[in-house]
Amino acid sequence: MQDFIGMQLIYTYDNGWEYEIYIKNANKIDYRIHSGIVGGRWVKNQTVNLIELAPGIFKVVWTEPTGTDVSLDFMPNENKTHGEIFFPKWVDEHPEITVCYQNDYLEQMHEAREKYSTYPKTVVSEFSTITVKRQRGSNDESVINQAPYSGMVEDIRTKKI
Ligand SMILES: C=Cc1ccc(O)c(OC)c1
Repeated sequence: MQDFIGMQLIYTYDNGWEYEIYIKNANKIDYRIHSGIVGGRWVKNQTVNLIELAPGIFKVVWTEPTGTDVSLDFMPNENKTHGEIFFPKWVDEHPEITVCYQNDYLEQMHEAREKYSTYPKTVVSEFSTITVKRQRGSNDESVINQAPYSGMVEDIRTKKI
């Protein structure tokens, strides 16, 4: 567990979506979405349940202010992850509402989840391949501190940022 906490991971789902996560500590993550239906969205300090399922295999689970529920399995030694993502109907219909730095738009997320429909939910179940894996230590606010931009993943890969 101590080597998983502090990891910055970038991974590409088999459907093409590219996500980045920073395991900030035992119950908080920061993340950025580089591509996919909600590419451009980024979030800090999402509270999560983090457990080690078996040696080197980790599950990270949370429910978002949008009503989206997420369960991710990380197999960093195999450079693989698997995600189950449960999107409310409104996120599927109006994904652009969620594309923001969510921490500054919590009120808008709470409004939208009341205003629009939740059901039926869309379940996305996908494997991904980890393309960047760096140990950054815990509680480093500088790892994810700006919006995703085109070319950012390459800048991270080459340690430019
Ligand atoms: C909906 C959020 C979401 C979905 C899949 C992910 O891999 C993720 O990682 C930070 C976040």
